Amino acid sequence: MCVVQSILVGSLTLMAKQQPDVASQHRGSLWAMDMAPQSDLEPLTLEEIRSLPKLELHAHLSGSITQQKLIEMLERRGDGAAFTPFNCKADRSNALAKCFDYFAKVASVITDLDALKESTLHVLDHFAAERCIYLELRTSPKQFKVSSQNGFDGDAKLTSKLQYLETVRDAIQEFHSKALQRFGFIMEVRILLSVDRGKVTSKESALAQIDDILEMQKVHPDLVVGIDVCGNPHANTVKPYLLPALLERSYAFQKLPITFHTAEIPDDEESELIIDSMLKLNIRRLGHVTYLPDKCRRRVLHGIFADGGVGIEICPTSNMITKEIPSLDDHHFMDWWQKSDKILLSVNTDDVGLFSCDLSSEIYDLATAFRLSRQDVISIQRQAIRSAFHPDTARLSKMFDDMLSSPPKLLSNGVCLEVNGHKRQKLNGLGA
Ligand SMILES: CNc1ncnc2c1ncn2[C@@H]1O[C@H](COP(=O)(O)O)[C@@H](O)[C@H]1O
Repeated sequence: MCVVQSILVGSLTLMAKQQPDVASQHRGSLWAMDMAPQSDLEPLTLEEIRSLPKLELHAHLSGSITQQKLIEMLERRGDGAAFTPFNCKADRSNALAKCFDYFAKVASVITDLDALKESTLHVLDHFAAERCIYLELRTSPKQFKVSSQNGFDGDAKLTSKLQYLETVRDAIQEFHSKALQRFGFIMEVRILLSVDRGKVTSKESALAQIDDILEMQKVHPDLVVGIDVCGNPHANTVKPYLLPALLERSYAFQKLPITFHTAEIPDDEESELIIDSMLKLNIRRLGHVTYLPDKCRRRVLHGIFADGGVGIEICPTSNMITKEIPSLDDHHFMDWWQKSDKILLSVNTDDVGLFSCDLSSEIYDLATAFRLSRQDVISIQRQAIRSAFHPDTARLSKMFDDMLSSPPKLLSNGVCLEVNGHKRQKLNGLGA
């Protein structure tokens, strides 16, 4: 840096520090502001964030189907069933109960493998249009009734969980066949199979879910890169059934890491048990950690694994709504941000359809609330790469750097016209 530049950066930094409103608002990134180039001092716009390459590590397939898509699919079915769109942010009472009502509604629309494929393609398009370079999509495999139109009586015939996974794989392959032409890059996609705590009723039923997943992973080891533990946090099944069942299969997780929805509601005992089990179960990431007790947080900040950090999956809107806090200013992000080099943060959507959000808007809202700079946002994406379960994170890193150094061409209204020299076609309502 030349003398003039360093004087300029130095005086800008000093000015910012002398103005209490700027300095105090810039809670998240004083360090970054000191180190940042001049342009980094400007607040990031939503379109700048849209144009950055990003990763999504915490997205549930069913919850990521937009409300508009559900309405479209229902209308096409034409059996009179309707769906009234809603905005979670408008009324936050009984938030968690409403979330799980939404998943039930989605399940009433996605009732066969064709609908699953169509909705998966829709979700993949959505994330690619967000310039997401790596999507780690999670879902709990389901079985669908086979209708009589398909040549069966419709009695007890069900599709298999493996068919569910393979339909998702088919959608990914179809998406990939046109991704370069449509988006200018090929979004990498891997699957986490979810254990649903809400469906566990005994240790045996927990083992049944786990064993199904392990079987499917054996068939598709390149596609399924980890396990997610999710579901209604009010289902009190983790301590009595799920953890004992997971511990019984702990050998399997050394090569198949776990991410665990943790402390979505206040439950200190459960949180402690999960943290206690992290090493044994190879729980490499924690989802939400909204109500994680300080004692547990200190242990995680101190470090759990000798060979890497713990991924903390932040989902800003989801966390704000489920915690019923009025704004992101009170989000627990600052409990983690720049507090320890053992923490690998990621910013995610959780459920795009349910929370009416997208990846860029989640990062933008967080960046605005905590005055994060461009470098801060990029640093979080690099942490996400390091916590991804993808087998080749070096490849993701290279892809990220390549896309960072060749930003997409934007029209004056922020619409992305061209990526890496490839023209993009318009997608419904996504402006891409
Ligand atoms: C609000 N935060 C959350 N907390 C806990 N579990 C959640 C969740 N959001 C989604 N899920 C889990 O994901 C399933 C839907 O996707 P799939 O049908 O598996 O693709 C839900 O049924 C729930 O078990």
